[in-house]
Amino acid sequence: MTNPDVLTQTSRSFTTTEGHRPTIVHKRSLDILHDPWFNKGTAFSMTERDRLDLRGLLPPNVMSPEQQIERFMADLKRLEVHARDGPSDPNYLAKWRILNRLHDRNETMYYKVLIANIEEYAPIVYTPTVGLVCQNYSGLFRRPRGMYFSAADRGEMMSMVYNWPAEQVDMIVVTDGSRILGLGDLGVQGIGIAIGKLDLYVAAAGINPQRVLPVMIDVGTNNEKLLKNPLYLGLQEHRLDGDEYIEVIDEFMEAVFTRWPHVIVQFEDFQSKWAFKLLQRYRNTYRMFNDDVQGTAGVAIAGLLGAVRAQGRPMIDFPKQKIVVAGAGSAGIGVLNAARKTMARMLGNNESAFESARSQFWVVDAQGLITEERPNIDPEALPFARKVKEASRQGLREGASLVEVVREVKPDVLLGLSAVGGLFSKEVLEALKGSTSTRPAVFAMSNPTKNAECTPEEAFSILGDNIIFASGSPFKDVDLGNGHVGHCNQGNNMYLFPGIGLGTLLSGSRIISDGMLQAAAECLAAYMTEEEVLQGVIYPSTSRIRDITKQVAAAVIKEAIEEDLAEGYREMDARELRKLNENDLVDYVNNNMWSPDYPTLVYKKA
Ligand SMILES: NC(=O)c1ccc[n+]([C@@H]2O[C@H](COP(=O)([O-])OP(=O)(O)OC[C@H]3O[C@@H](n4cnc5c(N)ncnc54)[C@H](O)[C@@H]3O)[C@@H](O)[C@H]2O)c1
Ligand SMILES: O=C(O)C[C@H](O)C(=O)O
Ligand SMILES: [Mg+2]
Repeated sequence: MTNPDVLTQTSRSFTTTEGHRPTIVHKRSLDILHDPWFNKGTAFSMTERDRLDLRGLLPPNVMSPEQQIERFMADLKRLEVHARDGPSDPNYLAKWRILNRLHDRNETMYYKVLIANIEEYAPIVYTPTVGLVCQNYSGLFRRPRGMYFSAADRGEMMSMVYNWPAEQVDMIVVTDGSRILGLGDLGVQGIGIAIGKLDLYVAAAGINPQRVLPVMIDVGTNNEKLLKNPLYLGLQEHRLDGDEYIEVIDEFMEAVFTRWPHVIVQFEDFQSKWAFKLLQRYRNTYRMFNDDVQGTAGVAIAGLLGAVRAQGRPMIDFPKQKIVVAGAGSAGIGVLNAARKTMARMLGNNESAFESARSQFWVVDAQGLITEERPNIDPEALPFARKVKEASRQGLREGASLVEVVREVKPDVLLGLSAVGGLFSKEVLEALKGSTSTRPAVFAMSNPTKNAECTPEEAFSILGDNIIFASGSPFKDVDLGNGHVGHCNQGNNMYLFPGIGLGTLLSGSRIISDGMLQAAAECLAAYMTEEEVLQGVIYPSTSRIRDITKQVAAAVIKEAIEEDLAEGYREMDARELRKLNENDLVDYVNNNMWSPDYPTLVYKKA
């Protein structure tokens, strides 16, 4: 990793206004070539080679950044000769390795490649391949990236946090590895998901890569295979629980906010049991959010509103939609709460609107339909438990199967966040044929690919081309054979979390309010044109992620200003922020996004 003393420089600038200033470095020669933050490889000009004692350490041909990328891509593309489709393809991991090695050598070039080819490489550095990477992390680990805090570090975290070389950190993504995508407890290997999320923070939100920090809190694992594997890199003991667990997370939060009071912490892939509790514990004191609960909720709301518009109906018809949700974990409950609130707002925003919105949802978990009869019902799911009488009037009962529920309810939307691949079986999809909607929607949102509740082929082939389809992991559009194409939307929280983080950073809001999250979701919903939604396109393509992120960030800042939460960022204080109109806000965001361009390097003694 990088030497701390080089990081005093700040001019690899976060604002483009400073973009042409040189970057001062306090190292030379091989030390520069081995530092991914400053290395330019063959792109060092001859004058820079002289200035930095690099002459003779590189082959003589000076390459342009474009030529560098061409050479790299030629190597990477060689893998495509035998490439098949699908995340289990060994080529996916091979591509990840090649990209990861580039990340280790030359960060600027890595992000240049990633941003220019985001549609192609997001599925490698992020979902679904990142799942495979986490599963194999103990074998894949070469150079460290990020920080590890373990149960064995109790009492030490406040000083440990100063081991990180960067003076300033804007974004932390932290996981405890307890529920990585739909793959369960992967222990310390879950660090891969924090790295993948932060890659999107850099690529989509233009957060400076020197200011991101992936964190793994290793409190043990309950994965028996990992506990027995002598090559496993994490603590080989069962997970801490109860107060002991909370104490570790508390200590971590205190440490990082002491060193970097303005940092934003994104909680990622914590098992539901802790996801809600930690969110409630920290959200009013720290700048933090839970991506699986809150990011997913916003993305789902945007998609659900898109599905209403795709029926040729106005968004305010949303409260009439009947929605069956399979999965009542952190993601499912997050979506249910947000959807209910959105409906209630549209119905008048009062107590009775909130109450009546609840009857639009049917929730099915591993034990079937949740009703008030469920013994030991999870308090988070309780508000969505169907009343027993009401259920029996519909021919349903506690524990009714998903297929029974779909058959009886005839929903407009079937949404899966169950982590069970194939849950939307032929029988379930056949039952959805009875939907009373003119255009039923299927959201198979579980990740990675093999955990999707169904594939788009299965949905379109059974339900016909008139449906709306979205999945959490990317799938290709389906050729329906009649000249029509079944569009596969990617309903993934990647369309929101980068903008939520960037908007929070640039507003200087002390917390992340429900209003800011709602503004982000509404911005994503409004991003799609009427023409697009009528064609079944309810989410943008990944190639537009940098643009959508900019808009989302501007919407988040606007809401923070309106709620009087914005305290400003750098020279843009709260008063200046308030003077900006909507266009100015987008420009402000744009001007503060980092781009992967090599700065001129100048050596100075430390
Ligand atoms: N697309 C996205 O942006 C996105 C965001 C967050 C989570 N996810 C995915 O959602 C999935 C769930 O995440 P989570 O944090 O809520 O997990 P979780 O483990 O907390 O919850 C899973 C839920 O599914 C239920 N379930 C299990 N088997 C079922 C079955 N046969 N029928 C119906 N329900 C069943 C469980 O009872 C539980 O309520 C994961 O695969 C994750 O990758 C996707
Ligand atoms: O990581 C993703 O792709 C989405 C989501 O955060 C998940 O946990 O599945
Ligand atoms: Mg997640």
